[in-house]
Amino acid sequence: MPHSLPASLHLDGPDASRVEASAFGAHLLSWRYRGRERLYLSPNASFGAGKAIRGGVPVIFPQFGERGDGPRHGFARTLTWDALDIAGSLPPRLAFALRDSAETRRHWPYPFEAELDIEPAANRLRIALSVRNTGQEAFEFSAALHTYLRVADIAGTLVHGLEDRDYLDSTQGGAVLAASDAPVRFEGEIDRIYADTRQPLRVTDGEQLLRLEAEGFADTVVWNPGAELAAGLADLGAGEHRHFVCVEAGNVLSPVRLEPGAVWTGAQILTVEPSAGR
Ligand SMILES: O=P(O)(O)OC[C@H]1O[C@H](O)[C@H](O)[C@@H](O)[C@@H]1O
Repeated sequence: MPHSLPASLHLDGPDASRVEASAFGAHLLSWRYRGRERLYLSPNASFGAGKAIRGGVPVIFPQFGERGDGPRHGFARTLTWDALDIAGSLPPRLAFALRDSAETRRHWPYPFEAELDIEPAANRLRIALSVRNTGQEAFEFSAALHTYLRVADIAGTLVHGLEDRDYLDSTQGGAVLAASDAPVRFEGEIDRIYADTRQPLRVTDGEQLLRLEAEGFADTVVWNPGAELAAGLADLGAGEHRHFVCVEAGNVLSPVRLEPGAVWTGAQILTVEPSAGR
């Protein structure tokens, strides 16, 4: 990992699979399968107070984007979580926990416990976020796994499975646009929220076929900044937009409501399809 990133933990799995994650943000930085990197991490990524890592899988909680009064995309991605000592657990996983603190309560007044579990199993990776309400009153939150998928070239990348869905176009102030009847393709900036997308999605780039499934997350966000925006982001840089697409599993449009003592879990499952697996 570059020096500008925090120390990471790793876990090796079958078929030359390996995950690396940092306690800063409970941030998954790398997923390799057959020795090949499947996630995108910006070469210009950095981290620090209030500064999230660009790439990998940022954990978005308890608000998405600017849809709330707290820090953009929530505080979870810029706080240091506890790495849980679960050596020997089955299935093998990396796990991190975050509890409310003076810092979180400054932005969001509720007591909670969150856990992020990262379970690599060769060509399959499950990332699960759980939130428990440890307080005396119900609360609402949004959450997402902001997954940066590495692609051969964004120009040849397609996202399949959203063809029949209307979407909110965040590049047009959240205007609702009609289903396109075609896979999502990337010419310039794409920033869309699709509601209620439970079927598996597929991402193709001419080299790899990746299946994406979600549990507990109703929405899908698809984002690529395009050339102009990427060049203007200090932690991305000119041309970097070509190497990734974000396909995010989230509860963005309808927050999750959690009663005292209740637990919610949302997961994203990534599978390199064997037929195309490289
Ligand atoms: O730059 P960030 O705060 O990490 O946000 C990166 C992106 O996240 C999501 O995908 C949003 O839909 C985009 O509007 C946003 O630009």
